[in-house]
Amino acid sequence: MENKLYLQLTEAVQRIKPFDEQTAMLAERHSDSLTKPPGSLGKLEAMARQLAGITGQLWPDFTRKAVIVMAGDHGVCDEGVSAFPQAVTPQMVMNFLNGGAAVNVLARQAGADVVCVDIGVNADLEHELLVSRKVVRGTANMAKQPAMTREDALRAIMVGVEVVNEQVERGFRLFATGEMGIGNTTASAAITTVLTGLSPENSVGRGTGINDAAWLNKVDVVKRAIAVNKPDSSDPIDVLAKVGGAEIAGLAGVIIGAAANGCPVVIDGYISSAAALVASQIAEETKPYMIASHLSQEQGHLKQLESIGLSPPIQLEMRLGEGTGAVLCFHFIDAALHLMQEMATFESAGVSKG
Ligand SMILES: Cc1cc2ncn([C@H]3O[C@H](COP(=O)(O)O)[C@@H](O)[C@H]3O)c2cc1C
Ligand SMILES: O=C(O)c1cccnc1
Repeated sequence: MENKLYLQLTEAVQRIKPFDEQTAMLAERHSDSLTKPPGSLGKLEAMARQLAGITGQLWPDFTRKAVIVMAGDHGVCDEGVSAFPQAVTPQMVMNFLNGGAAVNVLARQAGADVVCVDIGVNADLEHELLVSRKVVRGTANMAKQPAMTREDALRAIMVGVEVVNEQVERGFRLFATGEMGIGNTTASAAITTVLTGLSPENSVGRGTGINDAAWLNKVDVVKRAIAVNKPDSSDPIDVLAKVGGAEIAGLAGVIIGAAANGCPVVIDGYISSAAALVASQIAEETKPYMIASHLSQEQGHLKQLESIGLSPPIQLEMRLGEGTGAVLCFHFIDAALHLMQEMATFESAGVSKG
């Protein structure tokens, strides 16, 4: 089974096309012909260039866009790492499905769908809008044993790839990553420490808002999880299985799936960026398909993004997750494409070039 899953993952990675430098160059040239000093629209110009290189089109149509919210529980909550109880994970899933969470409000404003996936929640959930793809009923406590088996990690990655395939089939062409899982900033910190070399003191943040004593305990939990499981830093799937989570694995799959389908994927905050680190180390080819959104308040986020080579355009002092920062970035993507299509050129407007 593990071999079959690995083969499926390899097939998805092999579908990823190289970045189209030629179309990206055309976009850059067009951008330079518009009535503004070259480069003066900063990251909006870089975005338009990147979108052209990803899609092979100067003005790709992103009418249909979605944030994929992967939800899973974490056994490491037994160690007192979050300010909230685990029961909040299924409760928030119902909130997403009923349209009342922050990400729902922001997605409605941005004209995006919210696709909520139960990939590892420790509760039985039913709702007509829920995508039920449970791989585990919560992970095991990584401070004592591996969070998941390697097979479950691979299975969760493939759920992410398949969810994107299904949405592409329905006409969606632009994706954002989102998640829900009490305790998942602990797993994300452990992944970040192993994959970037950042110390737990610098990768562990306040998550849902823990106090100083709880933060010290969380640092210790991350150290113990790494000491007990000895994840192999050269094997991102081993890291995911031992100190990750089902929703983080699923999001790594969403990123690989988006790249395999030639679609850009906007990366949200700390947890999504842990998934992005994993995806980039499973398949470097995914990197050009990733668009950073905001810089989270969670310490360690900048290091994650820098390790991938991403630079976030937004800084709003947010620390929520769910995909909220990534969905806000949809507005910037819209803005970048409208500028490309609607601005006059120096020639058409009769403006003198410098
Ligand atoms: C009501 C509520 C809504 C949320 N939406 C996202 N998160 C965020 O907080 C959790 C991670 O923080 P920690 O590791 O400290 O548990 C994740 O579920 C994340 O998405 C939420 C947290 C709460 C409490
Ligand atoms: O940056 C994030 O994604 C984040 C930070 C704190 C809590 N939950 C999510």
